[in-house]
Amino acid sequence: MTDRPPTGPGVIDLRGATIGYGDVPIVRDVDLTVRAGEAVAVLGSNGSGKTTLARGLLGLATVLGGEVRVLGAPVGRLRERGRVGYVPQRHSISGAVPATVREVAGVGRLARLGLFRRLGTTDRAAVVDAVTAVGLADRLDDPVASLSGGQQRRVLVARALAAEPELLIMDEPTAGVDAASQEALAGVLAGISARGTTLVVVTHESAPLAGVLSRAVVIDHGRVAYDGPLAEAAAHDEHLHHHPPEREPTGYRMDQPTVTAGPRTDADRER
Ligand SMILES: Nc1ncnc2c1ncn2[C@@H]1O[C@H](COP(=O)(O)OP(=O)(O)OP(=O)(O)O)[C@@H](O)[C@H]1O
Repeated sequence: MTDRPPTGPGVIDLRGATIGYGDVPIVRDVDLTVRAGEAVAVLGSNGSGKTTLARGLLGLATVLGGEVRVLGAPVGRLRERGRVGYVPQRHSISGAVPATVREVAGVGRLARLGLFRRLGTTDRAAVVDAVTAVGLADRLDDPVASLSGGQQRRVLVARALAAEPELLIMDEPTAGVDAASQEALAGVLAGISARGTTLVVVTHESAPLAGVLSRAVVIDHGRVAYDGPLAEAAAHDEHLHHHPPEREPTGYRMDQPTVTAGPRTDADRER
């Protein structure tokens, strides 16, 4: 809270927001304002509701109560979809997609185009810039299926960046990515944050992005347990790991490291 700039438009505004699936509330009674240009980590134990909160901002989970506004519009009503970028929590792109890196990143750019959905010169340049930003310029025309899992994660980041979103929401962008790629990603995010893009990053491990993310929101059992400087969030987050998830969320890997886990194994590194 102390970290929050006093002025500026609210890019995200939650008022008494309850978000869930079907009629089951997961995130409860959340008040949260994120202003333009902020870089926010969403922390918390497994199953606390971090992903549900992120999905609620995207209209992918149900707002069961209160208000959720994104870029000034009630969630789901924003007309220009490309203004919000999303890197979902998953580790790779389906092997069944016979697309190149350029094509997958191009899909992200299409999100901001109108009815005719054709990439122009500026769009194609933005796609190349996005792929370059994630360090894969030399793989532009390679099939995504030929890339490692960590590289595929970076393609998903490029796909989001290609739309040049005002708000970028990322779910566990560093999970399963090797240290060098994490550093590269931190550099990419620092760059787009410096250009004014608002960042919301759901993560178990804020350390790799500690230089980029300044504010932390810790979720505990669906409620905001802490909101303040990231540097002071560790104590609040650490004890939360003692609460086991009620059940494993879809796509969650048993070997996924947490903030409190020891050094990663080779299996956790880029693949
Ligand atoms: N699609 C879904 N339908 C119903 N319940 C779900 C769904 N996705 C998640 N949940 C439940 O919502 C709760 C919170 O899950 P969520 O994925 O938001 O937590 P999280 O904090 O992101 O956890 P993790 O860090 O393990 O990914 C869990 O109890 C989970 O079982």
